[in-house]
Formats: sequence, structure tokens, C-alpha cells
Amino acid sequence: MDVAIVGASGYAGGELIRLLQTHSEAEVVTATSRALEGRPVSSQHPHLRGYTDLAFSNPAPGDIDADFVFLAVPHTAAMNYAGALLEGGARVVDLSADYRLPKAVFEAVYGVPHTDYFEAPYGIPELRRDEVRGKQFVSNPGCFPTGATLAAAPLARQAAYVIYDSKTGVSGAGDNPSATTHYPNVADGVNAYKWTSHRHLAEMKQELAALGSSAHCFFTPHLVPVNRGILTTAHIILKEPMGQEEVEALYRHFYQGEYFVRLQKPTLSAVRGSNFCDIGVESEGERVVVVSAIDNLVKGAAGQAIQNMNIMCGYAENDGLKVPPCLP
Ligand SMILES: NC(=O)C1=CN([C@@H]2O[C@H](COP(=O)(O)OP(=O)(O)OC[C@H]3O[C@@H](n4cnc5c(N)ncnc54)[C@H](OP(=O)(O)O)[C@@H]3O)[C@@H](O)[C@H]2O)C=CC1
Ligand SMILES: CC(=O)N[C@@H](CCC(=O)OP(=O)(O)O)C(=O)O
Repeated sequence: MDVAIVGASGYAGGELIRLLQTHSEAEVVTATSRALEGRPVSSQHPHLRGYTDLAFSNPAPGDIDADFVFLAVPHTAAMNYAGALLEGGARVVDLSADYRLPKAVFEAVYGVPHTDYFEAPYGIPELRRDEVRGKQFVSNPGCFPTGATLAAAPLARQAAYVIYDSKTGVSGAGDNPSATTHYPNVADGVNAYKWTSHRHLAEMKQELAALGSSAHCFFTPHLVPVNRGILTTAHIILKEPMGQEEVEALYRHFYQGEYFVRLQKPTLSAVRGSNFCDIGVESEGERVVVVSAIDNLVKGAAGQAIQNMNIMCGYAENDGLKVPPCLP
């Protein structure tokens, strides 16, 4: 199957190319970048030298010739591509935020009009696999909502309050340097940002509601001096207390058979480079603390996008995603 990656010079695009090297059915035939058109992919992604001879190209949306397309471009850019690609018959996963929320919610949260809206399944396979299967277009969840929602999902109905506190690596901000990601502003420090107003809160609330939860939901992200990973501590205040054994049994049952969810003490290093989400739980009765760890670029972006592609196309769900994490 021929695959195109739009936004291939970015971090998520680079991860798509890396992971797809081991996919048994997919071959990357198009890698786009406006700024790097004509240059070898390895000029931007030197770790991929010897794996791909592709050069970046810059086709118009209607001229992208592939069976499957990943949109790894910033939000508000993806909506310029999705419609034309679907009309041309391609199957598409969008990694941006453009199709994760209902139109009115998107416009309120992102503060821009949506110029080409249609509904798309929200591709968090462990919770919505049946909605993804066989679809032509799927919207890939945000990185924070992925780790947070997988942490809280088994207790969603029992929760009165869910408070997510996340620590993220700097690659979450993308490849464009900024004052926020400037080395002295990040190294040797930890910074809370968007304390009560991060745009991902809308997705988190949406997914709790989809699980039948009536919980009040809150979220504060922190930037920490690591390249990759999101560690989320979910403080789940229950309507009725639950003991440790009961909570552990609930999580074991909920995630039984899920290849990418491992119930063990979560650390960023144990999931780095992989599509795993590690989850640990500890109950003190009315509060359960659930910690999850993902790699923001893999389970939080490119890996989950490939997982969705596999489900859409009927391939093994872990095809292209069997690379072990690289501790430390
Ligand atoms: N980084 C992360 O951890 C995560 C990222 N995502 C999402 O994945 C997408 C890519 O993120 P990331 O890789 O970090 O971003 P980067 O900034 O690293 O890369 C963006 C890519 O998109 C291209 N691009 C930028 N603007 C446009 C445009 N208007 N039209 C076409 N191409 C464009 C860039 O190349 P060029 O400008 O040369 O065209 C580049 O290849 C975003 O939607 C992001 O929100 C989702 C989850 C996690
Ligand atoms: C460190 C950092 O800046 N992280 C980004 C989120 C990462 C991301 O890519 O968000 P989407 O999944 O919506 O694309 C942020 O806080 O906005």
C-alpha cells in the first residue's frame, strides 16, 4: 500500500517514516515539506539515512497520489487537505486537532473558523476500536488526552472528579524553535503552563462523557526538560470508595488483551520510542491515583496513527509497531 505523509519534515512525520520502515504492507512513497522541497528526507532526519531515498515534495492536496495519507501538519492546515484527499479516494488519518471535536467546540477552543468540517471517528483504539474499523477517515487524538483518557477510562463511571496533572517532553511543541522551548528556558526547570485553559481539556471532557462519565474534569500541563514522553497523574475522586484490590482487578479486566496497554509502574524511559501506554494504580479509598506514561510522538501521535491505519485497513494492529522501547 502506497503511503503519503504530509508534513514529513516535522517530528511526528519523521516518526511515521521511522515506524513504517518495519510495516509489512505500507511503503512511504511521498513525504511532503514546503520549506524542504527537493531535499533528501535524510537531510532533515539523519537517523533515517539508508532507510529511505525519498526527497521531500510539495504537491497540491489534489495531486497527492497514495492509497493512504497521514496528515502530520499543524491544526488549521489539515482542513485544507482532508476533503480533497477523501474525494480522490484515499484513506486518511489526521494527526492534527482539526477533526477531534464538534465544529462549534473546535471553533470556540481554537478561535478560528473551520472551513471544511465533517464528522470523523476519534481514533483511540482501546476505547473506540469499532468506530475506527473500516473507516476512510479517522481523527487521531491529542497527545495529552491519549495518556490521560487511558488512565481514567476504567473508573470513568465511578468518578465524581478527575484531575489530570501532566508532565510533557519538549518535542510536543514541534520542530519550530520558540522562547518556550529555548534550551535555557527548559533545562534544569519545570514550568506549568495554561494552568486551567489548555486546548486539550475539551477532548478530555469529550472522552469522559463518551465513556458515560458525569465527572468534573480538570487539567494542568507542565513542561519538563526531556525530549519525549508524557507522564500523567490522574487524581480520581470517587463517588464511593474502592479498595486497592478492587481497583487493580477493574483495570486488569478493562485492558485485558490490549497489546499496547501494560499495567506496571509507569516511567517515561520504559515507553520511549514505543506505542505502549504503561499504567499504574494506587487507591486510598475515595481517591485513586492513576499514573500513565506514553511517548508523545508515538502513542501520542505517529504510533497511534499507524495503529488506526492498521484497524482501518484490516492489518494486524501492531504491524509496524513492534519496536521495543529504548530504556533508558
Ligand atoms: N509533537 C507531538 O508530540 C504531537 C503532535 N501532534 C500533531 O501532529 C501534527 C504535527 O506535529 P509536529 O510534527 O510536532 O509539528 P512540526 O512543527 O514538527 O512539523 C509540522 C510539519 O507540517 C508542515 N507544515 C507546517 N505548516 C504547514 C501548512 N500550512 N501546510 C502544509 N504543511 C505544513 C511542516 O513542514 P513545512 O513547513 O516545510 O511544510 C512540517 O513538516 C500537528 O498537528 C501536531 O499538533 C499530535 C500529537 C503529538
Ligand atoms: C509541549 C507542548 O507544547 N505540547 C503541546 C501539545 C502537543 C500537541 O502536539 O498537541 P496536539 O496533539 O493537539 O497536536 C501543547 O501543549 O500545546
